[in-house]
Amino acid sequence: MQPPLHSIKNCFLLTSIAIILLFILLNQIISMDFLFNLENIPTYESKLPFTTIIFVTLIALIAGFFKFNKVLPILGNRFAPGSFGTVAREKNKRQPLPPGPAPWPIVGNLPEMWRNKPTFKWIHGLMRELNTNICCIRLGNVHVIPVTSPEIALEFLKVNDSVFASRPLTMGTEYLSGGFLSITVVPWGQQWKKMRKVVSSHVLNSLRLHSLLVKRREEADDLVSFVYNQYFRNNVDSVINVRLVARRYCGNVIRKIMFSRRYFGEGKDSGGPGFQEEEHVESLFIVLNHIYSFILSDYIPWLRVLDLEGHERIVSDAMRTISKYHDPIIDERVRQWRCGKKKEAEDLLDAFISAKDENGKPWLSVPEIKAQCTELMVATVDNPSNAVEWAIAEMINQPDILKKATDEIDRVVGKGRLVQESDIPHLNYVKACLREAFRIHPVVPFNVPHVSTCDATIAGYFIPKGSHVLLSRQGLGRNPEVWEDPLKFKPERHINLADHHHQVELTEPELKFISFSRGRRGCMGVALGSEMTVMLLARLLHGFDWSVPSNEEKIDLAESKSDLFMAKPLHARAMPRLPAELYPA
Ligand code: HEM
Repeated sequence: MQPPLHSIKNCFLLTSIAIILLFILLNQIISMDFLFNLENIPTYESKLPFTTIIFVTLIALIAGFFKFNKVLPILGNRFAPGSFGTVAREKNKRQPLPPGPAPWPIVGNLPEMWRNKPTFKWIHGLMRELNTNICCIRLGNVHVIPVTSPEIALEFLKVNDSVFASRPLTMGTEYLSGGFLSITVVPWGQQWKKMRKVVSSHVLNSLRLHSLLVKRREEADDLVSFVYNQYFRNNVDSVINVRLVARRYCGNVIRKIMFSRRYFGEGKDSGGPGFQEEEHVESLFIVLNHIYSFILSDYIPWLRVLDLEGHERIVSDAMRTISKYHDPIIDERVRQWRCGKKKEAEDLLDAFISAKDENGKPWLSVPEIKAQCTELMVATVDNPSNAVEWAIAEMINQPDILKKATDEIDRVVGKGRLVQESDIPHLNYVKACLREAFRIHPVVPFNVPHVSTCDATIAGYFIPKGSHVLLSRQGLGRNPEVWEDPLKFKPERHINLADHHHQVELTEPELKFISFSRGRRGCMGVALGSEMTVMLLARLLHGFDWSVPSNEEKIDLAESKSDLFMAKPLHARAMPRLPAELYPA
């Protein structure tokens, strides 16, 4: 029987350390001077020089680190299921941990993670190598459990939802949540419960969303007129930057319903986002891309002071930019409410400020309001804009799908008015296109991590308390055991032909892919998120004929090397297709 990998590694490290200690002892230099006064290290000729000892130490460790890794496969069983859980298993007679790479003592698989960027590709590669839908990777002391099968995902978020309802503490989430004051990234506990209660009962309820319909319609109209004006400006080829258009719309909607304003500054003459709005949305995306970015200090917290990857500086700069725009508005509005100048809630910010607890006192502090506003902004801009950019790109390359979706909108809406939110229930094919975009092209590789609050058994594996469960948005949506021809953009797979009354929704409670997820930590913005996403796509398809720019043959569907966005922002030709008077001035 082969020895478990972890004990071989331990053995090697211990031997290295023993050799080093032997050297030191032989040379009689283990003294307080040696330990604390490096400049006065004895250098008698009878002793090996200090530098030699350091050199030997380093060589031993480096050799142990890299070479041994190569030798190990010869020993076989490198990725044997539960190999590194052997000790725990033997001691506790528990089920095995899910399969995964053998961890080094103390640091776990952090060295491999550090060497293999981007981390999500390394993780998915490992899972393919292991041929598994659940895996266990030890990062520092944390068991990270990626999952790519809907059945197992449901075991986590349906059967054992209450156990996996916490979140990890990371550098990025601490910044985003103003010190864990908000909802999404906050661990299970009183603060999360309070914020979720306030937001569901006072801020994102259906009555409030209905009262904000006019503001959303203004932005949907502005979307169409912005593209229409671009068409006239760029007359030559009428090529539109769809990413800019989509992100601009999402930014405008959330600024409008949160703060009752489209622009922080003056905007641009073209109607486009001004410098301030571009900087605002860019900062939201920077924060989003860094909150769970597998940095070393998220697993070995004392490394945070070193900021080895430079992420802390990036996130703190982005948060400073966001606060620069949000804080003056929030502070002024709080003042207006406190001095009685404002009495009626007109937007989400008013709803936050006017929420009262059972004693009639303001329910939220100003730092809580600020943190929650930022978090909802981040939650709103990313998914809809990314899904629509990818959907249009895929549809341009398959004109029959584009035509089918446009025909559906023409049938439901006609050509005498613009699409409205009330049309959404009838736009099943458009929604099926968006489901395909969420399935194949999620905005980020993993769902927001779930953390277990006690030991559990999932799919026959032991999942220790404190594990970080990462449902893979990419792995679930592209799982060939679940989806036939998984990389093909095929909206028909979401339409139930047998049931004519079947309503297509963007939610996916069976977790065959992740859109809004489910359970206690499921998305709180399903209604708003769905409305924004469908309106964005439907208005763009109804208002314009989309095609490949004249100098290209097909839209390049390559993904970025470091994330899941399109490698290049989508640029496509847009030709108005409705009577001119329908395009809002
Ligand atoms: C198409 C748009 C959206 C998509 C696809 C989406 C998706 C998600 C996902 C996948 C989660 C994590 C669920 C989990 O941990 O299992 C989440 C959480 C959340 N979302 Fe959304 N979201 C969208 C829009 C919105 C909007 C518009 C808002 C509010 C304005 C919002 C508010 C939240 C909140 C507060 C949470 C955290 C829930 C918690 O941790 O308790 N989302 N969303």
